[in-house]
Amino acid sequence: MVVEIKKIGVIGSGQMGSGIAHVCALSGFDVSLSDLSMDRIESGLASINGNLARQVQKGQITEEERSAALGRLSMAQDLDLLADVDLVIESAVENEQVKRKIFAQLCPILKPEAMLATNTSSISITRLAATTDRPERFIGIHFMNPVPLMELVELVRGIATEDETFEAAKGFVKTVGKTVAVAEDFPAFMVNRILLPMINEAIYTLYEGVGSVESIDTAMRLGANHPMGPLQLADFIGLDTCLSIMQVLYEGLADTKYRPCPLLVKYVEAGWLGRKTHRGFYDYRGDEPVPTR
Ligand SMILES: CC(=O)CC(=O)SCCNC(=O)CCNC(=O)[C@H](O)C(C)(C)COP(=O)(O)OP(=O)(O)OC[C@H]1O[C@@H](n2cnc3c(N)ncnc32)[C@H](O)[C@@H]1OP(=O)(O)O
Ligand SMILES: NC(=O)C1=CN([C@@H]2O[C@H](COP(=O)(O)OP(=O)(O)OC[C@H]3O[C@@H](n4cnc5c(N)ncnc54)[C@H](OP(=O)(O)O)[C@@H]3O)[C@@H](O)[C@H]2O)C=CC1
Repeated sequence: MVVEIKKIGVIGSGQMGSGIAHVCALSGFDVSLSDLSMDRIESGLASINGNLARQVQKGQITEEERSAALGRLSMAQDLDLLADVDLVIESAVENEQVKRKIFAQLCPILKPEAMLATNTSSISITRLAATTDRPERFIGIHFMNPVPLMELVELVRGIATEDETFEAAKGFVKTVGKTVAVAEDFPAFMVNRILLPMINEAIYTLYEGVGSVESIDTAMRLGANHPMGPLQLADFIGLDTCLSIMQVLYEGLADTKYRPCPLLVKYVEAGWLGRKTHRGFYDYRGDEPVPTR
């Protein structure tokens, strides 16, 4: 039996978790936001507040809608506070062990009929579901970055996901105003199966000296009408997330064409993860982003 979704728990208050909490609260759901520390949760709430204010300023929502959304958001560092949620959306770091540990901690706390979803970019839904006590109520609900602006959500069923779960997830995505694309549960699903090899190829283009950071991004912005250059987009996504997705593709499809570029590995090893650490292919610490190569 699948429950009616009214209360949502979001695990991970980084750029995606806070974006997901933002759109859920704005759409009328009560949202409990969880992360490893109150600092993390508070910074997630601060970015939600800023993005809601920006939407008010642009006339996309009213001040009343903004304050009502903020009133639906609560902090839940202690996972026990999620005992009565109807749906959990996990959006922690793109690391399978971390995600498995979160689900192992959550399952004994959640009510039996609660649904579990993951916002993973690439990891097997079937494999993650199998580590829980509810594979039939487990599904991939994959939002795009930045969540308040991007229309698409990829829905990914694990082999055990029941029809009722799929239908409830589809209805939820519609309620938050997004458009569903259904992907089969194979490495990196659809968007990242296509997008990340392109980003990885852009990094190879830099690594082999074919172009500079600036010329590569200019080439794709003006030559292919991309809103962001591939290296700018990599910094926006997070270079750690980009590397994790390439590793999932490389291991999952066993094809050398998915081998992550050594230069991407080097940036991640340096802790230069892009916007979220203020340095990646660009240095964001000044007024304007400056290429780091
Ligand atoms: C990795 C995965 O698993 C899957 C993925 O997400 S793959 C990545 C998918 N996302 C993309 O490809 C994003 C490509 N980039 C874009 O579409 C655009 O650059 C963008 C929508 C992000 C920004 O739009 P833009 O008009 O080009 O830039 P910008 O003027 O800075 O932003 C316009 C508005 O968008 C909003 N915005 C921009 N960045 C935002 C963010 N990070 N969060 C929320 N809102 C944001 C703001 O409302 C901004 O309004 P202001 O002008 O008041 O600042
Ligand atoms: N970035 C993108 O463009 C997109 C990412 N995704 C997916 O969304 C998920 C999150 O990505 P993103 O928001 O970019 O990542 P971020 O690094 O911005 O945020 C991840 C958050 O999860 C926290 N975290 C780590 N471990 C735990 C844990 N055990 N319990 C609770 N919180 C934890 C991190 O804390 P700390 O920093 O202290 O480790 C951080 O606050 C990933 O699975 C990613 O693949 C999906 C679509 C787009």
